[in-house]
Amino acid sequence: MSSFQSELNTGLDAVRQAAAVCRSVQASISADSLEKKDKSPVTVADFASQALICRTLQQTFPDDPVIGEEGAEELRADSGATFLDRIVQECGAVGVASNGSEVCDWIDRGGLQEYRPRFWTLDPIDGTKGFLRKDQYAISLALIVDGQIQVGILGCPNMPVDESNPDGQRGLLAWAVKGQGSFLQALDAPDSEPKKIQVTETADSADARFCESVESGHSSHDWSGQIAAKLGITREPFRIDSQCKYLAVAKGDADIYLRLPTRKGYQEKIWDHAGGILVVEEAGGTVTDIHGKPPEFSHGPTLAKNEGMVVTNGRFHDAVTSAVAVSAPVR
Ligand SMILES: Nc1ncnc2c1ncn2[C@@H]1O[C@H](COP(=O)(O)O)[C@@H](OP(=O)(O)O)[C@H]1O
Ligand SMILES: [Mg+2]
Ligand SMILES: [Mg+2]
Ligand SMILES: [Mg+2]
Repeated sequence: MSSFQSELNTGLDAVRQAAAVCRSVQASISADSLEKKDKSPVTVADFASQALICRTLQQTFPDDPVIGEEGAEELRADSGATFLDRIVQECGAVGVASNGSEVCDWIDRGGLQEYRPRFWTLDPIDGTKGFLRKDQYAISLALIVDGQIQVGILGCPNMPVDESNPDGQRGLLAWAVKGQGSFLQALDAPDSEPKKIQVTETADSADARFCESVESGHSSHDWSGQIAAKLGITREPFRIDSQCKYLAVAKGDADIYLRLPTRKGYQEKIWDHAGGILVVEEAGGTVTDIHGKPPEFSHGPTLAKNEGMVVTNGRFHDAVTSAVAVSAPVR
């Protein structure tokens, strides 16, 4: 078997199962979320997705630690009991019978806090705000070995299968193994032939279409407007939640993804990037932080040595990071 095939196949199965849970919860959602300590929302689906993926990883790779976004502390408290019951129910609905303490243990398998030579990183729902709006979100899973992303997987349950038919079938699954290219498949067609994906060939940055977060609190829209002006970009930004932005660049729906810090000191989380980065790089694109530095996955849960992120099709990356630098607001 070629390298990391078993990790890839296990990861793909885990992400497909998590996607089923997310879809089931999203179909029934009624503005139902808890507020985390940092004031961000978390839903039954975030927890169920992390539980199911950590469970599968534990079965196949019992020695691999996981740095996941969520933790079960609040669910273990009495006040979390009703929420926990619903997570158990949702896991049952996709065929995984369990109880509350088992579910909490699976979630807390994602609790690694420091660097290890081999670990997984998981964002069980990236773009929870998009998920709550019934918009785009992603399930992002990556394997990191010696600081290098070796496997990256993005489940995007709401992305149109055919971008020219946004009201048609939805759900994409993208993945990459380092050195082996990036591939795409309809989420609901696991036996279909995977399609190799490539970034665009747009050579002039003025012709570029860039994507950015819907949430101006996550990435500065003012700053990206300045950068677009510097680069001569006239097309409207493509605003879309989650690591679906990485997929948009990898499959050629956009040429650039900008993630621009809204305040000094925010450290990007590794799970918000790892899966997406490899999918873009293996599709031929380039990813650095806003200073042109490669992202460093050897400092635990955050990209402590990086700031923001710049993703391009690789044709004009330096021009974009230069435009980012010259238009940087005083922070
Ligand atoms: N001030 C901030 N700057 C950058 N990213 C932030 C942020 N506050 C929250 N985020 C991250 O933005 C992610 C969503 O990205 P996007 O806006 O591109 O959809 C969130 O992931 P979760 O939704 O997994 O919590 C969260 O980790
Ligand atoms: Mg979150
Ligand atoms: Mg996230
Ligand atoms: Mg998340």
